[in-house]
Amino acid sequence: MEKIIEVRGISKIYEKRKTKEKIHAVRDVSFHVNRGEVLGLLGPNGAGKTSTIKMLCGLLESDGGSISINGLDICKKRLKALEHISAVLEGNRNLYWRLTVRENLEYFAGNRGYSRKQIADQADKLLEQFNLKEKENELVNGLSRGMQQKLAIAVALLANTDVILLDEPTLGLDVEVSYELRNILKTIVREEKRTIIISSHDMPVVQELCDRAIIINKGEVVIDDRVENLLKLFETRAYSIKLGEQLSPEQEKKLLSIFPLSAYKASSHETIVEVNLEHGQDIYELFDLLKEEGTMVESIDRITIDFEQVFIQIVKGGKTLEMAPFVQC
Ligand SMILES: Nc1ncnc2c1ncn2[C@@H]1O[C@H](COP(=O)(O)OP(=O)(O)OP(=O)(O)O)[C@@H](O)[C@H]1O
Repeated sequence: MEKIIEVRGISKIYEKRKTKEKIHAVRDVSFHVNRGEVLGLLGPNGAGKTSTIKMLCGLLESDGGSISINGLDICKKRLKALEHISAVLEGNRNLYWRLTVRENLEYFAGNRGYSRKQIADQADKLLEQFNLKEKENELVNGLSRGMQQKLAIAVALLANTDVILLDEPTLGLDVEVSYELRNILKTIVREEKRTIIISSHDMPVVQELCDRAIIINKGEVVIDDRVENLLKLFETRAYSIKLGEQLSPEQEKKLLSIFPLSAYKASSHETIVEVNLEHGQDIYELFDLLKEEGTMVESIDRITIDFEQVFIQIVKGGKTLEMAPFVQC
């Protein structure tokens, strides 16, 4: 696989102005991005994501290490290297606010040296793709935050660079627009095979769009793996079982002693037992236990985990998924 970005041992140290205290925001971070890959860059607040992203797109100089884009060292061949990356940074949308949506698209397409026909075609395609057709003649400064964000991403795509960097693309957008943008990006990823780096706190975005995730914590890379592998790593053998009646106190005691990580939710209308089977344990052991007293099982579901839970566990430094405590409500 061709490595389009190679980051080797970059660091960033800030110095507080008054106290001269040094803040090691990024420590010896290395990773690569393959051509055509969608990479998620994640981490809790203050982890060092923004500093890393700013170094990647040349807005910040690293204190040591190197970054190359398409084989070009960002320090030695700065302008040439940066030609291969376009970025939509959080809170900084590179748009002309007094031009309309279409005029912005046409202006940036024109910058690429397209013919008049190609410019119009490109603008039409992106207006369609980003669901902006109805707004094409509106000025950017009158658009909602979500519309501006969609246009900013459309403009970044127009640049046709090897790499697109999207910093928190859904931050501050309402649920509906965020969902729409996620679907638009999903189509682009599927159809155009672009290399995209997404920094995000929005875990459905990561789970649905990214091939690989790098999690940074306290300035260091703590995990770098395919999203599917991370989900598998934390896959549980957990089941949610709906019962026809409440458990007797003896069953409850027995259940807890055999399956220590169970949750038991009993209310007037339903009784649900959640168990996390340990190595070698079998779901049939549980059925036997219930059968002893003739307890009816109404349904059984495997509990699936999402990327949000994976992220929280990794940042907390855990290796297995924590289950809810045994509660009776
Ligand atoms: N210009 C600066 N001067 C001093 N410290 C800074 C500066 N910029 C960032 N920091 C500090 O460096 C650390 C990493 O910050 P950074 O913004 O890279 O993290 P982040 O992962 O992007 O966080 P968030 O998700 O909150 O944006 C933090 O402790 C932050 O306070």
